[in-house]
Amino acid sequence: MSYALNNVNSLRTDVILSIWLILPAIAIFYYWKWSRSRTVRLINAIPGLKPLPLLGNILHMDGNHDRFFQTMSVDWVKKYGPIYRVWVGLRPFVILASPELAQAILSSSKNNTKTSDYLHFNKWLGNSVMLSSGDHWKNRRRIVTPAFHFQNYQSFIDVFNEKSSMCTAEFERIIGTQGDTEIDISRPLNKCALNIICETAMGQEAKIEEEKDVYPSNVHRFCQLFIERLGQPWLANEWIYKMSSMYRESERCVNTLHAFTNKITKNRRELLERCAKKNLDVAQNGAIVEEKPLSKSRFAIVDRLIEASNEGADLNDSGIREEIDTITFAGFDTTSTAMVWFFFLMAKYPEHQQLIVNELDSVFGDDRDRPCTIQDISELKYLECCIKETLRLYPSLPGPMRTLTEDVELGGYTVPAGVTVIPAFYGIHHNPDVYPDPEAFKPERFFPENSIGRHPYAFLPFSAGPRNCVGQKYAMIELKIVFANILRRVRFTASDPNMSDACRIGLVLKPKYAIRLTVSKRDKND
Ligand code: HEM
Repeated sequence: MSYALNNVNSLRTDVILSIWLILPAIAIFYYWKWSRSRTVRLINAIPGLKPLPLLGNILHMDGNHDRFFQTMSVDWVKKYGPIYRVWVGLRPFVILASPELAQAILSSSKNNTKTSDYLHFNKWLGNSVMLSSGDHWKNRRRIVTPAFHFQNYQSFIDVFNEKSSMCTAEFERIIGTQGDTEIDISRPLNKCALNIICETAMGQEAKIEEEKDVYPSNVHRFCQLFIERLGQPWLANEWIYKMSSMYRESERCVNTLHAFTNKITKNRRELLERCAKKNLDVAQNGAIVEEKPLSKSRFAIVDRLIEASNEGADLNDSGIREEIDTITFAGFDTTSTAMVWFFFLMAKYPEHQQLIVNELDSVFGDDRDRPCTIQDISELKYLECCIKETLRLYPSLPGPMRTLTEDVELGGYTVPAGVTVIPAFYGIHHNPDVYPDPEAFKPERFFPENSIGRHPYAFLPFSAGPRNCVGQKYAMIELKIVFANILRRVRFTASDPNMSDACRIGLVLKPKYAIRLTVSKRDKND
């Protein structure tokens, strides 16, 4: 009996030992085979840092470092050229930092498929225009685009004026109670951008004060989780990811974000139905004001989607929610971040702030209350150059990720199908061959006479090609109106002109440290 038991035990030990020896042997064999595959050979022909076995270049990429973006997009471009590769574990990324290389990808109708990493966003944004590809994307893009038609801009402009005046009043209230004072400018600007997008997209602003914090903080956390997941390649597997605490946290964020848009769109639908029944008009902040046809009311993007759906477009209720969530996200985080960087630069370069104020005085005289009109917007040319220079230095989206659907020749290298390429907007905008003295704030780069001959893919804050930003014009007008209204009444100064411009690693290029600026009232004769 004991002899038989010993035999069983020794057999079990042998089996376990064999598994321990065979499994690594199989893994080594596959790794050896993979390292000789065509994809790996082609990728390693592209210049880049020497990868470590299994880890690739993970140890070279310090996401906590203040110069992370400069290292990836400037230092390595200088060292390896405008096309280089990095390995994150066993996954290669090919970075493209010249206008010509970016054009090869962005102008192609074939290689505009988003990488599977963006699936992280599906839970929240579904299969919306921003995430989908192929015919589904074409259909959604066709439905969403008319919402940004010229005829809807007067409604948008009214909202931009109204909400930025509220934001100015908030700065003035702070100055009124605390005198000239240093504040973190992101909170009032976040609130302004959120009010604008909620009202233009869904016809209602976020009413309750705490909702205004809940939405940005959940958007922020959800995007952070996306980056954290990207840095842990094993979590790319949905099955493993679903067992992680990160998954549970992202579910909580999504539920909160859905509840937010559900509530506001539901209110809008009910209001539209009530008004349609009584043939009343919907005016500011959802109040029913006077009897006139619904068509004359202030337009909201959701109305266009509901209309398209009623006219038989392939868009049901959850499709409408997906697009509204997407537009709210795309239109909020990008613009609020651009606002923060703009005032950061205004405080850092007061001479440019003064030039903008001079321009505002020449357009508005000493009227600091008049809302901006379409005519004013076209006259604010120096302000426009400053906005463009802000977006050049700090493009809200530093670079999208695309999966190649076929082999592509890029810069003399064959990049194989299936690989992730990143047209690096930040890298192109900071490339000295494209923009001499790239770290300097020089709005005059965008004067018409200085833009002659610039490559059409040299300035990419809104991307380019068939998948460019649908809200580009909306965003530029929004930023102009917000800045024109605030800068007519408030001055921004920095106690430390050398304050850090370190960027936080993330989907949207945000400042790593809070931007604290002194706000003061602009005098009549300033
Ligand atoms: C400063 C503000 C903005 C910047 C810098 C910006 C930038 C971008 C960029 C770079 C893309 C391409 C993303 C990619 O290829 O992965 C994009 C796409 C998009 N943007 Fe914007 N955006 C801004 C504001 C807005 C606004 C205000 C809206 C809507 C109200 C909007 C709606 C969209 C949508 C729906 C897409 C997806 C288009 C598609 O895939 O076909 N964006 N944006």
